[in-house]
Amino acid sequence: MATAVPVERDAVAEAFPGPVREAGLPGAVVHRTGGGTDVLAAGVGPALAAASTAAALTAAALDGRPYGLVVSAGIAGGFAPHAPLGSLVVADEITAADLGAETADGFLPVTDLGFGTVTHRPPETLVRAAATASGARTGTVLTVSTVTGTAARADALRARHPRALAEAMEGFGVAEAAAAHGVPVLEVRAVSNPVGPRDRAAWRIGDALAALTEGFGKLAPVLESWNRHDHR
Ligand SMILES: O=C(O)c1cccc(C(=O)CC[C@H]2O[C@@H](n3cnc4c(=O)[nH]cnc43)[C@H](O)[C@@H]2O)c1
Repeated sequence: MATAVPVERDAVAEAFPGPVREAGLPGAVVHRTGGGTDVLAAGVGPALAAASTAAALTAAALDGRPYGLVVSAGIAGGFAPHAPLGSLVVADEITAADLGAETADGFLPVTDLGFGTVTHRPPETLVRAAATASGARTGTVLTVSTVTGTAARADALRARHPRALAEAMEGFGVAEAAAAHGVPVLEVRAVSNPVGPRDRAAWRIGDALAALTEGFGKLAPVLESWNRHDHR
């Protein structure tokens, strides 16, 4: 599991039983839960999240115990009315929303420029199982490098990504690292604030962290069973 910051890591780790052991790796510090699930505070933003996740994946592979699944997890902004505060979202698409070029005719994704990818799709069966177990909504989760702070920007994102339920800052970076290692990815987000005009008084970070712990309590058996069976 790759979260951005330590409070998210601890909220996720709380859902997995047993003591947590810290393992320092080159480029990442992993918290190893009793059940064998590793949780990592990978940093804020797609670049640091990708670098830290790649470090953990490489260390595990060199240690002869490669990961079978990578999960990007944490709090997020939710697009009203589909993703209210405190709700849980599982991504069926993880999309980099601002990776591309601005033109006089609008935004062009990097794929239209002939490079790379802008969307990773988690395995459908895993998305379905995770949503059923946790009661989460499924849809696109956007990755942005700049938190949306105006209604105009929120509307532009909605117009470009009508299936978007949430935006956060790490999913696409985590997914790129997982893809480079040939490992499937999932993104799970708890909504802490609405996407739109900046209003720090509207944040419900405590509620979102509690929703993350509750959600992962329900997801843990699904993720562990996915890991036990080789889906690669
Ligand atoms: O200062 C602000 O206006 C502001 C508004 C929302 C979030 C932030 C953060 O610095 C948190 C970034 C952190 O949390 C995730 N996150 C949570 N809400 C959002 C959001 O609406 N848009 C993008 N990211 C969000 C994100 O994944 C980061 O890890 C500041």
